[in-house]
Amino acid sequence: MAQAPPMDSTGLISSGPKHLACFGVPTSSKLQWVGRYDRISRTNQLVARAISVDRPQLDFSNPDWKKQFQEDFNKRFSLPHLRDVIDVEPRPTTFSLKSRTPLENVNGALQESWNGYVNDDDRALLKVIKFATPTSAGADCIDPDCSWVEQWVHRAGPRKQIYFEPQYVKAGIVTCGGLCPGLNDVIRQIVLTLEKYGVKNIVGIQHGFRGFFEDHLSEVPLSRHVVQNINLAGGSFLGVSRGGANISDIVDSIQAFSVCHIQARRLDMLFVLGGNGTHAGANAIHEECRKRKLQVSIVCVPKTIDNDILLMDKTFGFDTAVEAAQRAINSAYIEAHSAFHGIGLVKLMGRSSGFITMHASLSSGQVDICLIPEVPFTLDGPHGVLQHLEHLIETKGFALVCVAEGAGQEYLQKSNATDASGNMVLSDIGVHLQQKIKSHFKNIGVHSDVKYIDPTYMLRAVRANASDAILCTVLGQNAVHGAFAGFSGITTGVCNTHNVYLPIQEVIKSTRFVDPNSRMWHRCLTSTGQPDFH
Ligand SMILES: Nc1ncnc2c1ncn2[C@@H]1O[C@H](COP(=O)(O)OP(=O)(O)OP(=O)(O)O)[C@@H](O)[C@H]1O
Ligand SMILES: O=P(O)(O)OC[C@H]1O[C@](O)(CO)[C@@H](O)[C@@H]1O
Ligand SMILES: [Mg+2]
Repeated sequence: MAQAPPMDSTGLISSGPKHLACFGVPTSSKLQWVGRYDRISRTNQLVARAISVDRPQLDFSNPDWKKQFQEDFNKRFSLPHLRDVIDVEPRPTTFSLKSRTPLENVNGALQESWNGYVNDDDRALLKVIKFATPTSAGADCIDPDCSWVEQWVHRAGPRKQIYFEPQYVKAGIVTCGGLCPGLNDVIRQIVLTLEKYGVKNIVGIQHGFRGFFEDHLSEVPLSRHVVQNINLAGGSFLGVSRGGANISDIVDSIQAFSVCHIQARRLDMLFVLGGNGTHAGANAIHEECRKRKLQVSIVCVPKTIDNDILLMDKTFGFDTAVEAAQRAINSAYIEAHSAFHGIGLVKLMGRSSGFITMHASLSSGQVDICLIPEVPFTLDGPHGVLQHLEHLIETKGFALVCVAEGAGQEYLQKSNATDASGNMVLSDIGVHLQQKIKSHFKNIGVHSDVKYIDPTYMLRAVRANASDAILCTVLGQNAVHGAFAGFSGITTGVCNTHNVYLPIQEVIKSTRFVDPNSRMWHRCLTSTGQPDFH
């Protein structure tokens, strides 16, 4: 089993000794890994920074500031393309859903006259609310007057011109990070769509980035036949893993550069399914391919039950995870309600973002106290969680608490341990709360019966629900269209209900957090009836 690549204090990860031994490059050679997103955040300050991330310094007294902003925005959101670094000619697409339309003569070549294509100049609006003031709920303003500025991003979908000859394409798919409902649906859709273009050589890379260079992890040939029913089960057909992202080795392998331990794959397209970390890795792979001027498209599909990818309405698997959380919350409710002075406590996933906990609390309607990483809370004292629990026991006889795993970490001993990918290993807030509640009620001489449920992995090991399955279908297909259109270093998602492509660079600038000023968080507070715990 390979070791996780060493990470230095700046978050750069060295290319590792095996690579150095093979190529004899100086040991100081390091690859720039992007990874600027925050792994953990608990304060509103960080939330605010995430929202206003990377805006240019603008002088609002300059009448041209909007123009300047938009120019900068368009530059940032323009999609990296193979043409930027290599000379490559487009050809008419092989993707068409109509097999017997009349052919039309376009510049001397016979083409199908099918109008199902997306134009490269099609755009979708990234922001659709005109906030009147910066104090409006959830306001995300550029200038102090909250002026309306159009922010357009590129529409996803099949193009009329493509940059690869399908019959010679070899495409790879890799799934990284933790599990997420819908991974198999996306794998399946990628394969089906690639075949629709005419690609015959499709392979799965096993167990995340490790599959690129661990000898025993061989490629898995994929076809419609192989993937036909994989969506009927949860998990990843290809396996997942954390750590093991050695960019140089991976690109050597993609480039068919068969040396030492590295298996030559000769990939033309790589579809990378994963969260923030995976996106940072995929972007580093894309940058390295660009540096080497390779005609390889690297396209991501965001995967995370935490829903913490910037700019997107929601990521696949999130809906299913929220739904799966209902069973745990409902059981905790039944237990708490039936016990004498019962207190149900449910801990849900969400390392740095409280989306699952907020949405699960909202949808259950049974939760009295919802605790998320973005909103600090006190436990003790007159405004603390324990005092409110006392009040709930007194007034309604039972209570239900739903807490995100990343919440209240300031109350726990930090281990400073990280997982193989460099993510902080969190201390258990659920166990801590359980103990605090028990000892509090004991100290005040009031009976309590605490029932703690930790459904952690049950949320994400399930099969995608219907709405996620549709989302996976759209995302998987669009990923393939993006690669054939010649884009690389992009990811695909849903912004304001529209399907778009975004440069990976833009979505890894920060983790996406619940905005404590948003209507959704306020709705959650209205629903639980909880006070401010500070
Ligand atoms: N900053 C980074 N730069 C390059 N690669 C990274 C970076 N962070 C993580 N990776 C690599 O990306 C892969 C997945 O990362 P990670 O385990 O953090 O999961 P993730 O994609 O963030 O998904 P999840 O939502 O499950 O955490 C790992 O192989 C890891 O080594
Ligand atoms: O135990 P694992 O596989 O590292 O995954 C746990 C993590 O996965 C996530 O759900 C993200 O995928 C986090 O919320 C959680 O901390
Ligand atoms: Mg991660």
